[in-house]
Amino acid sequence: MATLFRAPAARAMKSLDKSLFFKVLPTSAALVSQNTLLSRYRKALEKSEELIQVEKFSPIAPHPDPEAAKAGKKCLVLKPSVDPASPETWSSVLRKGSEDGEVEIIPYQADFDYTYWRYLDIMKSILPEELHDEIPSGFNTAGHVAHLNLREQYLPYKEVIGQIIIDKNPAVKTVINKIDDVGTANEFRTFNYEVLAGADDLVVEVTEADCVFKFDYSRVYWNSKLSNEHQRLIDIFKPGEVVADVMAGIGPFAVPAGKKGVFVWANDKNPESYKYLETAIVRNKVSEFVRPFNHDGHSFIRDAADSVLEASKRKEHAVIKPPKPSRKAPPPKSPPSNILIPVPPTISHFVMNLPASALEFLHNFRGLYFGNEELFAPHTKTQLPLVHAHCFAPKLNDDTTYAEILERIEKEIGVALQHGDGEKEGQCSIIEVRDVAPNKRMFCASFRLPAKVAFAPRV
Ligand SMILES: C[S@@+](CC[C@H](N)C(=O)[O-])C[C@H]1O[C@@H](n2cnc3c(N)ncnc32)[C@H](O)[C@@H]1O
Repeated sequence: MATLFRAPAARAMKSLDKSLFFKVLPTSAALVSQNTLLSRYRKALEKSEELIQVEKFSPIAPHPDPEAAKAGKKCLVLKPSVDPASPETWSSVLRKGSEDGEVEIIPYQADFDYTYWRYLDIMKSILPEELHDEIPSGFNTAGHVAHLNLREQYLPYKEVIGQIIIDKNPAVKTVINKIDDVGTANEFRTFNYEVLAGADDLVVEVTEADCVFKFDYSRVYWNSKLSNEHQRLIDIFKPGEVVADVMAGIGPFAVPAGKKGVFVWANDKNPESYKYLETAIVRNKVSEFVRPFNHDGHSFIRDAADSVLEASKRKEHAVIKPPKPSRKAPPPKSPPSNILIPVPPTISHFVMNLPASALEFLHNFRGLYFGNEELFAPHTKTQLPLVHAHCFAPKLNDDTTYAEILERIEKEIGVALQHGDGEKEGQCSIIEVRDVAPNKRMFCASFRLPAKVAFAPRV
C-alpha cells in the first residue's frame, strides 16, 4: 500500500511541473443502491478494513457514471485488495450487501493529483536520494513570509522548494532564502535575502502574546522561535515594576510586559526597530507603560537608571481608566476616578537580548546606582536589579559551558559569580534558550547586580 501511494518520481526537477504528479491507482469501489446507506456501509467497511484510508483522500467519491453522479449518487472507494471479479476477496459485509442488492462492487480508478501530495512526498520525488535526509522543513516564518537558510546542496532546487512551500502552506505567500550570516556581519541582526517564490513583500503582521506587530522583516530583527523565551521573562516581571530592555527590537518583551502593567524603558539602536516599536506601542495601547528609546545600549544602561529615578521624582505615573460599570450594576454615587500607578524610583530588571555581544555591555553596570545606596536594602526593601543577559556559547558539557560564561561576565563586571540561583547576590542562573547551530547554543544568564558593581564610582 505504502509504495502505491508514493508520489510519482520527478527527479531533478528544477522548475515545477505539477502535471507530473498525477497518478492513477486502479482499485475498486462499492456502489451503494441508496445514498442513505452510505454512512452505515462506510462504518462497516472501515471496520472490515476494506475502505481506502489515505490521508487527505476522501473514500466517498461521486458515482463513476456521470449521469448517476449528476443525480448525486456516490460510491465508497475500496482498497486494491478487494477484487470485483473474485467474491472470495470480499468480507462478509460486501458479500451480504451484494446478496441483498444494496451494494455492487465495480472496478474503479482513484486519481491523485499535485494537490493530494504532501510537501515531503513531493520533495522526495524531486530530490536525488542523497538529499532526502535533510529536506528543508521546520523553517522560520514571520506572518506570510517563510524564511529558509538553504544549504548549498539544495540551492539548485531553490525555486521549486519555494513554490512547493507556498502551495502546501496556505498562510505562506512569500518564501525567502537568507544569503549572509546574521550576527557576524550586521549589527542590527537583519539579513540579506533573495525571494524564491511569491511577491517581494516583506511587510508582515504577527501576533505574539496577544500583541500585534507590523514590520518590514528585511529591516528589523524578528524570530518567532523566541516566543517562549519572551514569555518566560515576561512572566517574571511584576506589574508596577520597571524593566529596562536594552536591545528591545520591535518590542516582543516590552509590549506584552506593558500590557500587564509593567513599566518598560525600551531601547534599540536600529532606527527602523525604534520606528516599529513606536507603532507597536500605540497599536497595542501600552503608551502609559512603555517608553521607546533609540540609543546605543552601552550608554542607555546608566541613562535608563537615571531617567527612571528622575521620572519617579517628578511623580510621573501611568493613568488607568476605571473599568466601565456593568449596565446591570446600580449607578455609582460619584463617577469612578482614574487609577494612578506611580513610576518607582528603581529598575527591577534589565533585559539584554543581543546574544552575539550582550555580555560585552556588562561593564556599563559599574556605578549604575553610585550615590543612590539609600534607595536599596538595607535602607529600603528594594533589591538591586536582576540582569538577564543572553549569550551564545559552544555546545560543551554543562560545567565547562557555565564556567566559560561566568568568566566572560567576571571580565566585564569585575566580580566572580557562582553558578546557582540568580536571585541571590553572588550567584548566576544560566538557562539554555535554544539550539542555534550544530555547535552553538543560546543561553540566558541572570544575576542580581552585585552591590560592589552597582555602587562603584562611575568612570
Ligand atoms: C537579537 S535582536 C533581539 C531583539 C528583541 N529583544 C527580540 O527578542 O526580538 C538584538 C537587537 O539588538 C539591537 N542592537 C544591536 N546593537 C545594539 C546596540 N549597540 N544598542 C542597542 N541595541 C542594539 C538590534 O538592532 C536588534 O534589534
